[in-house]
Amino acid sequence: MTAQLIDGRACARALREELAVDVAALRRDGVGIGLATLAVGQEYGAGAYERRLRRLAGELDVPYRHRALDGATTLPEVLAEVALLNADPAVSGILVLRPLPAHLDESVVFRAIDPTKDIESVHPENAGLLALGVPRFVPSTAASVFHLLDTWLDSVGEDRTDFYHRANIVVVGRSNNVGKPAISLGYARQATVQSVDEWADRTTGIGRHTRWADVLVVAAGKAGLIRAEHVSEGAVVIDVGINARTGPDGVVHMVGDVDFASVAPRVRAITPVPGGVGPVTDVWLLRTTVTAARLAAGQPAPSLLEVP
Ligand SMILES: NC(=O)C1=CN([C@@H]2O[C@H](COP(=O)(O)OP(=O)(O)OC[C@H]3O[C@@H](n4cnc5c(N)ncnc54)[C@H](OP(=O)(O)O)[C@@H]3O)[C@@H](O)[C@H]2O)C=CC1
Ligand SMILES: Nc1nc(=O)c2c([nH]1)NC[C@@H]1CN(c3ccc(C(=O)N[C@@H](CCC(=O)O)C(=O)O)cc3)C=[N+]21
Repeated sequence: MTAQLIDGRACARALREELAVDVAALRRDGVGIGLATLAVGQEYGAGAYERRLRRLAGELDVPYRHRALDGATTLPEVLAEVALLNADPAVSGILVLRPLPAHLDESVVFRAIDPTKDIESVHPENAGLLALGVPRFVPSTAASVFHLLDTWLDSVGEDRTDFYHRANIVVVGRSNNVGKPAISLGYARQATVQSVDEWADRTTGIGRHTRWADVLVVAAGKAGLIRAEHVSEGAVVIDVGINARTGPDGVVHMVGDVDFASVAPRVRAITPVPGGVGPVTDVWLLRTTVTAARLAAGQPAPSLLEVP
């Protein structure tokens, strides 16, 4: 079987055109918009993402500000920064980049974000709404995973509803910002969903779970975790992982969690890294920022759940 390549860049281009129309409509209606990101310390993936967001916001003329705090910043100092962003009427959406340094409890930081500006749904109120199937904002990475799947299903002429009702979706990784939201979006599509974490890998191995997948979503942050023996023939594989790997030339490359070379020949469709989920995520985040701006202005905003 030769896998179809699910092209995240093409998907992102189409979304971006819609986003430009939404941003123009906001401006026409006199609704202000602004995105703020906050990072503490330095991490490869977070840096890559921040640069993408900065560029996209610049291209769309959306006011953007990034606050890069030193890795030794204390919790009260971080909370003070969040409070400034909460209070700033020019900021519609706040993204706190992960990971935070170990001395900072991310749940305390997330709880401090104004829920109406919490575009990644990390505040308990928004995480709860998402878990209940009635999200205010849909976290961008999980949303991008399902947007890619939905778009691919349309492109091959599969009925979305029928496909999801029959599908076993296995999600590797269950972090609060990627794995768990992806599980919620799988439930929202009335699929059968299984969650695999590191303990399965350390005990029985993850293969007996992942081979069960019609759709395998991998978000563990471990380069090469998924190899040919972990997937069934004909599965659809979505690789969320972003890992830095230094090549023999000394240059740092980005690789996913899936060993693409061995997995691709077995499966029906697969996302590459780079060029898969990543390029969709930043467009989605800006899209959610538009929603936050509309809601802040007391206007109705479209549901971004996109359940077929
Ligand atoms: N493409 C994109 O747009 C984005 C990519 N990412 C990338 O996705 C990856 C995951 O991100 P994130 O969820 O934030 O990471 P976290 O480190 O917060 O969570 C990783 C999850 O994977 C699980 N895990 C780790 N190792 C294994 C293993 N060997 N077998 C099974 N499960 C395992 C962990 O299990 P346990 O709970 O037991 O510890 C945990 O639940 C990273 O590479 C990140 O850079 C993130 C956001 C956006
Ligand atoms: N709160 C939070 N939310 C996140 O979503 C989040 C985060 N923290 N911390 C870091 C990770 C990592 N991440 C990336 C997303 C897209 C690309 C991306 O688009 N990469 C391009 C390649 C870009 C290049 O080649 O330089 C691609 O995959 O094709 C990269 C990295 C989001 N993350």
